[in-house]
Amino acid sequence: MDYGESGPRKGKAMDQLVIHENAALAIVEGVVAKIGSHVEAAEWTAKTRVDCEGKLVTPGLIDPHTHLVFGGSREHEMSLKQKGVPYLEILKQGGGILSTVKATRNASEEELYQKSTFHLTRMLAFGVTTVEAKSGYGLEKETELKQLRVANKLNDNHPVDLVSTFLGAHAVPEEYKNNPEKFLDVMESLLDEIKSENLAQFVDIFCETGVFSIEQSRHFLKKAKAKGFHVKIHADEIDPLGGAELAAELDAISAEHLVGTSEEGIKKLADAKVIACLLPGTCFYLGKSSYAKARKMIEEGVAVTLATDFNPGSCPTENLQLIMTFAAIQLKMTAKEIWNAVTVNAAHAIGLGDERGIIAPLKQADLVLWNATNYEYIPYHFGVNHVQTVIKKGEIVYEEGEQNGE
Ligand SMILES: O=C(O)CC1=NCN=C1
Ligand SMILES: [Zn+2]
Repeated sequence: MDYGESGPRKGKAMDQLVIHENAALAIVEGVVAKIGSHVEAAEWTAKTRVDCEGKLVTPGLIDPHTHLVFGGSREHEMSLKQKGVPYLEILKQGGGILSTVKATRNASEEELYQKSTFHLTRMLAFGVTTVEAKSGYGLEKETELKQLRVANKLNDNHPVDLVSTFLGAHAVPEEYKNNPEKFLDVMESLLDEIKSENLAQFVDIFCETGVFSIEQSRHFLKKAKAKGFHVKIHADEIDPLGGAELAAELDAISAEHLVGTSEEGIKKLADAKVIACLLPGTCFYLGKSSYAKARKMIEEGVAVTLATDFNPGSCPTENLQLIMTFAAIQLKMTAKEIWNAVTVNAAHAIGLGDERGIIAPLKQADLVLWNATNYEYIPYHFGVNHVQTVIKKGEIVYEEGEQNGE
């Protein structure tokens, strides 16, 4: 994907932020109209004034990789993880994703909508103003479309904006365990309807040992591209199959996880301008000792973004602020790199980089007012919520102390 000079931040530009001291923002009809000094602002006429004295104000956080819409939960897997049962072994035994598939198939659309609203409002409370939500817990037409409809209904009704990704190729369901190719054909047959009803902007696949091979992933994502979708790929999360190289070959908008990606694969991501979406919370939660090579990616000129990977199995947290700390400690990203990763680069990873992700005239006025005086403080002080106020399209949509957006 080539974005031109206004694209995602990469290389040395990842370690640069535009910081306005003692500034004031004028917002008109949901977009930033002007950035001035607080002295100038005294002369501005305003319907509403928000006092930001001594506070950090940033773009709203953007979470570009979540599995937001799902039924049930998987706390019972914690004891298996503690005994050292690998993630892929739990899946092979019919647990993991497949246990969430059972719960999601059994949940009504309204139940999924209510449950996802709860999680999405918690994300809002953590300062997140735009979210990518994947399907992938249906693995059959009715439930995959149900999940996508829930994500689109949330986008229509909830203050947080959502983009939607079809991840029907998330795992092979029991009924197709001896014929994964046939299963992928069934998922492929949904693409026309998903496109015509605009139920998803992206298509993704879990390219992993015991799930979908490089060849299966290439075939499926090429079909999705031919139908006009931008593609993403869960790549090299556990085993280094070469998902990053495939993402570069297919000109994917982003490649996600990338824990095992080779140096050759990193170079190919840089050359193809594929955004690397790193998920350090998943490595933490799976008890992994190795994390994605973020420093090498940044040095090679790959645009890096960060996400929670919120899902009931490998990373059950809505807290993108905590992921910022993991990025500092485990990925060795600087505070400035982290802030670009959770704002402007995240916006580009979900196709919204032209309209949001930075504070600048004509950009959407999605903002967070923090209980902090500087940008370094948020990744530094972890495990708490630093949000004071969230502003979405110029309107206050959350203030600290509210219980889940009430
Ligand atoms: O385990 C899950 O439910 C989500 C996941 N998909 C691929 N990796 C993690
Ligand atoms: Zn994921």
